[in-house]
Amino acid sequence: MKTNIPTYDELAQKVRDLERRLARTKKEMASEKRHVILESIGEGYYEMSLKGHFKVVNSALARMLGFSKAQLLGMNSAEFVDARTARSAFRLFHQIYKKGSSLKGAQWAFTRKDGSTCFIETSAYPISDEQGETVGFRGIVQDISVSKRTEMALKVQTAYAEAFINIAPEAIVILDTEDRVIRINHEFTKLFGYTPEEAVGEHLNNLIIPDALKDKANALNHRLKCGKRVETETLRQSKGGQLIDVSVLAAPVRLDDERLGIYAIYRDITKRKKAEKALKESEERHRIVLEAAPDPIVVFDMVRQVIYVNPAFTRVFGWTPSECIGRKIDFVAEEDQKALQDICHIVSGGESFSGIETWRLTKSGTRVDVSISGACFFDSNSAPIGCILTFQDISERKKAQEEICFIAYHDTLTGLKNRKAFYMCLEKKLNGGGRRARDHDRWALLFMDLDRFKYVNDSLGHDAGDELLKEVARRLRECLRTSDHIFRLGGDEFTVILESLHRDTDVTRVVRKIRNAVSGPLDVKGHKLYVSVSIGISLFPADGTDVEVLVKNADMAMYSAKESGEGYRFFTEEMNLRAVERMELENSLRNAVQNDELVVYYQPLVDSRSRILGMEALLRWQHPALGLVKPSVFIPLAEETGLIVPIGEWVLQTACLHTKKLQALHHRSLHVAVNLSARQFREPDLVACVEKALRISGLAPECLKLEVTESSIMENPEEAIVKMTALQEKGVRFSIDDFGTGYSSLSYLRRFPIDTLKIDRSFVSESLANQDDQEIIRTIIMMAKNLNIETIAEGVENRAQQEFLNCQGCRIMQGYYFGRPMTYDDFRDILKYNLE
Ligand SMILES: Nc1nc2c(ncn2[C@@H]2O[C@@H]3COP(=O)(O)O[C@H]4[C@@H](O)[C@H](n5cnc6c(=O)[nH]c(N)nc65)O[C@@H]4COP(=O)(O)O[C@H]3[C@H]2O)c(=O)[nH]1
Repeated sequence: MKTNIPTYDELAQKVRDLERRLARTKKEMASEKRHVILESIGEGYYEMSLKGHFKVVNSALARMLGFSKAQLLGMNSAEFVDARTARSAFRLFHQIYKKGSSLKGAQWAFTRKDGSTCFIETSAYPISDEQGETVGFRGIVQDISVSKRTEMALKVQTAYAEAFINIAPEAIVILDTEDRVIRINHEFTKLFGYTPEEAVGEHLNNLIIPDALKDKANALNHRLKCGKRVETETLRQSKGGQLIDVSVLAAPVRLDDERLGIYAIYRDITKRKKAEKALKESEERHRIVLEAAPDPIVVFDMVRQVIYVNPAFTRVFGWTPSECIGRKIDFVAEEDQKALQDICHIVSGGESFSGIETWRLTKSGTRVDVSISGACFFDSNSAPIGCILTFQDISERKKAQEEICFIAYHDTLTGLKNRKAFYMCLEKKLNGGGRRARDHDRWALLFMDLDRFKYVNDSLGHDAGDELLKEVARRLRECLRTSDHIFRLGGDEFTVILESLHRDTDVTRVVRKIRNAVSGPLDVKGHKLYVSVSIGISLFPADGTDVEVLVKNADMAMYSAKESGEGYRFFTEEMNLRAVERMELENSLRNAVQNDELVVYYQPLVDSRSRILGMEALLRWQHPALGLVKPSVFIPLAEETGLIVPIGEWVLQTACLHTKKLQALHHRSLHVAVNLSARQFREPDLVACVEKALRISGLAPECLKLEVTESSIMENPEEAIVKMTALQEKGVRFSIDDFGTGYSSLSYLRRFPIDTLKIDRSFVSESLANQDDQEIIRTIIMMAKNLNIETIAEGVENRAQQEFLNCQGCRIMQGYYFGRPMTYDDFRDILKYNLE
């Protein structure tokens, strides 16, 4: 029978089963526990076969390498590293296998599943089986990627810093907390002379800080220690003791967590400092020059803002530097903006200029005439950055110029514009206004000449003449509009330009106004004078469109007005024709002397018994076409043109030769009277000319009588006295022609060496009919007697006149009654029959 009680064997079996189950449960529990532990640690864990295949891995390792745990199991560790690392790792694991040793802190770079690099640090221990045989490896893996990268970055940084220090062009020093040198670079050695061996460990104060600057350097270091940056320029000292200008840039530098050192960069600025010093000195020199300059100087930038003004600028223009620096000065007048633009244009082109004459305003608004010169200054790229202008005050010069200009264009006596201004004004009107202006303009040119002004001058003297001219000028100014122009051309010649006329009758109205104004009684030096004026008028454009024609025509019209006595005349074509005739006559007169067309006629001078005492030489012109031309026609022309001088000389010589010849022929003491024109009388060699005629002819000077008019000797009385006296001393005698027609009185004749007075023909011809003329003749003869002067009556045409003159005591006569002017031959013949 089977009993329920197990057998021993059964029990033993059960126990063994139990033990087996217990052992299995223990194993499973241990495995579970290990799993929990491996999963809970942060580091990676692996177990791998001898060939490197992962057998056990935890999640941390799987995460590290980017795989799942399942993927990782069975993978070979060599798959995660490059071939070179794999070989070195193999050698290490082989050692562990062989020697049973372990590995700690091995660092490798693993490639993750995503291709990125993961730095790991691992340990490795052998796994032995129950027999003690090494069957694999196990170990802990740490991800050191972060620290590895930081370490690498630090290495790079350090390498960079080192490289920078070495290649930096500036001297660099690094100091520890106590300001001792930790590191210097090559440039530091070059600049200060200390090698790293000499410098490292030394206090910087003992190396490069000059004694005098030690306190300052300590203060700087203190600032640095407080974490501040320092940037300055100072002096440092080389090993050889030489002071060096340096710029210092220093900053605190962290040596470790607690300690602050100093990092300092020194740049050698000796050259720059020298250049700056030189520049400063040069600027100082220039400043002194500018400050001392007598002319105002202003410096502008390119937007015309003032950078600098010198004291002369302030003195002349009134603006102080503080009032204008950094601003634009408002000293260019509105009217002068154009000149300013010109200057700006030149300056913006970077050019210089000089002597632009213009004007500027002072602070108080006064105008200053200036001559501006300027030049630009440039930046290092040659671009203009400003300009310097000097202003020469030319007010004085301008004033002087204006005065000179005024004098040059004005008549000093009357203050009117002069001849030069007259022609300029005409030129401007005719050529300066442009064609359109000319086409629409109508104006008149008036030529004016005072009638008988010469007599005022001759009789009352030049001062009176000047007074008269001044008064006439004043009256002209008063009666004309300011838009009209008045000129004095010289002497008693005035011109007027009447502007913008509408009708010719306007001119007549103005001309009458002028004549009325001028002809009113004038008080000159106590004399009441009545002056009239002759006016010639030419009209633009009717009578001419150029200066020459308009002037000529107005002049002609004036002569015509004077001749006619009408007071004023407009230019006519007929006047022109007469002028042409006159010109032709003048041309032929020029040839008359060479062509032997001039002939001297002689008119006898007789005594009370009609005996010929002498003759007057009277010139005739035997014109080939016009016949015998009378002196009244051509003598004034000869006077005007100056031809009278050579002609007169010829007459004088001919008359002297003829007289000498007649004397010889008839053995009579004849004398000859020769007319001297005013123009001849003015000639400086008159005396020599007369002497020459006497010498050539051999005529005794006493036989020559020169006939002069009152007006010609009164032109310049002092000179006349000298000339007449010189000739009188030689024996030559003088006679006053046409006496009584001028203003003069006998009293003034006392001053001149005069022998004879010729009573003018006009008195003689009226002597019988006119009581006044009789009275004049009587007076002249009586006064002449008192002065011991001889009288000659001319123009005696009949016996009654002869008797009247004889009765009055005039012993010498001339006239048709005794003989007309005749040729030399005729005169020679009548002498034969005339008793001495
Ligand atoms: N009606 C009239 N006339 C008489 C009578 N007797 C003389 N005459 C004129 O009176 C003029 C006298 O000359 P004059 O007064 O010196 O005036 C001269 C003189 O001033 C100037 N003249 C003439 N020849 C010369 C000359 O050679 N040189 C210069 N500078 N002037 C001269 O020309 C003037 C005119 O000369 P003529 O025509 O020759 O005129 C002459 C003469 O012909 C008379 O009874 N009745």
